[in-house]
Amino acid sequence: MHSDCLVQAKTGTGKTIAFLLPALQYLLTTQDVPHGQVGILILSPTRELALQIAKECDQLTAQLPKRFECHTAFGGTSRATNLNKFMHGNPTILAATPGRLNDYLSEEPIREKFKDMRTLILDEADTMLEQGFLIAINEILKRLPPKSMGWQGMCFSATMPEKIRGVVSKVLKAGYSHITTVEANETPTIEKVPQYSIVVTSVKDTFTALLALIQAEQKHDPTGFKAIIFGTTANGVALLAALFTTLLPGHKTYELHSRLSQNARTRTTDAFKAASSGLMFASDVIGRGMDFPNVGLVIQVGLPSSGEQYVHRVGRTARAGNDGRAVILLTQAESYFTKVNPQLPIRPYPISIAVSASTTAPAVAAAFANVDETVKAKAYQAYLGFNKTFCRNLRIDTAGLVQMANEFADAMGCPEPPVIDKRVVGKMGMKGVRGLNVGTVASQANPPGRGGGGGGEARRANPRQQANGHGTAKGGAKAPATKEQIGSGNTTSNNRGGRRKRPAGGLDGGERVVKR
Ligand SMILES: Nc1ncnc2c1ncn2[C@@H]1O[C@H](COP(=O)(O)OP(=O)(O)OP(=O)(O)O)[C@@H](O)[C@H]1O
Repeated sequence: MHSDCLVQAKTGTGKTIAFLLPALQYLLTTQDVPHGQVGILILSPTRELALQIAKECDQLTAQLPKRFECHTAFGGTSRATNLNKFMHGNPTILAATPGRLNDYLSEEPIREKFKDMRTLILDEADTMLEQGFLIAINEILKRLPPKSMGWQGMCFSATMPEKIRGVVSKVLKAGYSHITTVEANETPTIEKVPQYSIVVTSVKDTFTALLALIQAEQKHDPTGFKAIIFGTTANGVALLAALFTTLLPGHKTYELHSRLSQNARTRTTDAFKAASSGLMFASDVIGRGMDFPNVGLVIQVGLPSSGEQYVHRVGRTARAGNDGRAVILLTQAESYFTKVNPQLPIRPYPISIAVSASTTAPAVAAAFANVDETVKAKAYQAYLGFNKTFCRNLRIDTAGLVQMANEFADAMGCPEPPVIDKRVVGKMGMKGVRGLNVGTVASQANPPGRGGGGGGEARRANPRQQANGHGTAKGGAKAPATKEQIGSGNTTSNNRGGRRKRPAGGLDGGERVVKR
């Protein structure tokens, strides 16, 4: 029960309990961890998952004669309050995200509290050991007691790409046990989840197709229709949530991504966990590990960051033996995704939604008229930034990327492409690319974490260079107030000052809003 182990089991099959039980059992059957010392440290890629693991741990230990305290450490919460509880409490167990934990471990008195650590667990280990997180994990390992002190390492995930074998040795000692319930050539997703793809000609058709798809899928579960719709970026998700809140007033809609405050994220997570129905529009902050009971459908709009991330997103449905369905909605250019991932059992959607999609066009256009221009402008910038990383796979150059983004803007009902601050264009390496509506976006105090938000006055730099852009959008709404770093993946408050590439799963990174 105390050997180092690499464990793979499909999504929703109970890995959390599978790592908590042996770790707790070891604590109970060996010498007590001194008061105030951390006995079990669990690292997860997102704040929501750290909180969920802590709650599951509390449920497990609630029956014990001697209560174990499980503390959490993750960004977006008051560092002082949490640290005070941690230093004065008895955090036998700690569930943390790497950013905040590294921040803690930079202080000697806090490092002292880990010197008797018995077990280190990496949940979603493949993403924790990928380049996005690896720097932070290495930093943490340097500050924890050395492996020679004998602490147990456990790495858990539903996906274990070969490449992580080379890095698990940082956490698992040679001769570790490799436990898997997934056969080598077995599809990594839950067999009984039918997985479909819908390919639309252009991004212009995405919104009408998504509405038609939701309407078609709702027929499978008219009373308890509970679905998660994944977008590719935080601002893209904010746009979808704003649009579908108007389009589907009969459904409760939820929005969850890294540009919301942590309080809002936690409240929304709890509400959707408890909900019997509703539509959750989310980024990958809940793409892995998150357990929302009775989700019957997962829709992915646009490209997942990897085949593994696709698997984890699908794993938000069909949990604990329940049924589920999954559909991915791609443009023709993005459809290579299913071809390069033949291990995924994705089939064409069984019915044509083209007709119903064409009938939804007027409703979508009318709904977009109610979506704030700032929300559209931010989604447009994020679309450019995200898809720029896939230009090669999409077989387009930057001019082709701008053309796609301008089709996206057209679909949102923008009279012309939203203004993009010239510095953002520079950072994206797209200076002088035809079709961009480059301007100067005056910054205005609009602290990150408040989705949407008013904006400053945008002015065009050089009318000749513009595709007839203009500074303010229809209805007086202003262009975006702040400059977003696109695709840079800077973390939020977890990462104090350092710059970190966006973790592979696009998890707690998100665009960082840069104030000028
Ligand atoms: N033995 C069990 N009997 C019934 N339900 C269980 C059992 N073990 C776990 N569960 C429930 O199954 C659900 C999924 O468990 P868990 O979230 O640990 O899955 P997971 O394997 O970690 O999934 P993921 O790969 O998405 O992280 C949870 O609601 C959990 O409470």
